[in-house]
Amino acid sequence: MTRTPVTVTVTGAAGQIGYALLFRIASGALLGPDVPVRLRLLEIPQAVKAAEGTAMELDDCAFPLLSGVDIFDDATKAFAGTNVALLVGARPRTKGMERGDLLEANGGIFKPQGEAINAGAADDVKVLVVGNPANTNALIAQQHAPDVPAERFTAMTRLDHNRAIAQVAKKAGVAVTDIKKLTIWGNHSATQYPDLFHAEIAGKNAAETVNDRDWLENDFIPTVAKRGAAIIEARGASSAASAASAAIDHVHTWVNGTADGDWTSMAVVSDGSYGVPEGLISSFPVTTKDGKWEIVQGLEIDEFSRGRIDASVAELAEERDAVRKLGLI
Ligand SMILES: NC(=O)C1=CN([C@@H]2O[C@H](COP(=O)(O)OP(=O)(O)OC[C@H]3O[C@@H](n4cnc5c(N)ncnc54)[C@H](O)[C@@H]3O)[C@@H](O)[C@H]2O)C=CC1
Ligand SMILES: O=C([O-])CC(=O)C(=O)O
Repeated sequence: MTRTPVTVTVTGAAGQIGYALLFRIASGALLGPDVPVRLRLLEIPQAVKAAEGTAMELDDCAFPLLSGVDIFDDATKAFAGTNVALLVGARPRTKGMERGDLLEANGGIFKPQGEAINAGAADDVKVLVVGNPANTNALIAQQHAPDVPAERFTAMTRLDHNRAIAQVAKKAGVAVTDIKKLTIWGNHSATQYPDLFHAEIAGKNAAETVNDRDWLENDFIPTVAKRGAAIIEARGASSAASAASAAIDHVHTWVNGTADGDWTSMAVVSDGSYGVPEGLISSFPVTTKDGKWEIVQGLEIDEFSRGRIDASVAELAEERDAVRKLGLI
């Protein structure tokens, strides 16, 4: 039986994450080895030609699961009928740009994209925002899509999650697959809180197993939180293949479910859990099943973790207030 292709829209398709992402989507890594995909690429007019070049290469791979590629410079057309929307394209911070300028420039991108998703996406649309500032861009898009359930808008902290797993595995001398229940709380920014107190290494509490508070506070947390900047410093360009890989993981887990005895990190709309103000798009420990996510409940939060979570959430609230002041939400 031939399945109907799933429509996946990728914005910023000609960018560096786009280049690392599209081939993996087309190969079946996003949705599974038996799910055909139809790609819709959105770019700004100046980058359409480059996107066409990428589409030529996609053709040249002869991916059995790829049933077509269309390129647009118009959001309404790009999101028509989309089932999975990956919002990667964003305005990077340039020299002399203040935070407010960055929020405003991105508001100009994510407001019309939210409206376009509202107008024409499929009823089951799932949205992942990768473009920075990811949590607040997701909030802007979500606020302009009133007919789409709010829980369908998510932002990416899976790269931070994967980075944290790699750091702990290295410290403990174990395989990455031995690390479970890791959580990134808050914003995808340097204030994020990678939490080892609820994580496990081979079934035992991770913080206790590592038993090195100095490393946890002064090495692990800052290394994970500032990893994006360290990559830019080393590579001369921001993380691209790892970001694309995390985007694949995020959607794959959302669609296919978390494993028993584990959870993932996703920035999702808060219902007030763990004192995070309702409506903010904040990273939480999340389980997924049947294409739906749920925030893990009942974790005990000690004073140290409370302070870290509150600081990152305060930054999210500031960003929300700033975009509200700019009339973007
Ligand atoms: N959440 C996360 O963990 C991570 C987020 N990022 C963010 O992802 C974003 C993309 O990164 P890169 O691919 O490296 O950047 P890039 O600059 O190589 O590509 C961005 C692409 O977006 C396009 N674009 C700009 N405005 C657009 C619009 N309105 N519609 C459609 N396309 C548009 C540009 O033409 C460009 O081709 C950046 O904001 C970056 O900061 C990067 C790494 C990790
Ligand atoms: O800062 C950036 O543009 C890249 C980024 O988000 C990350 O690597 O986590």
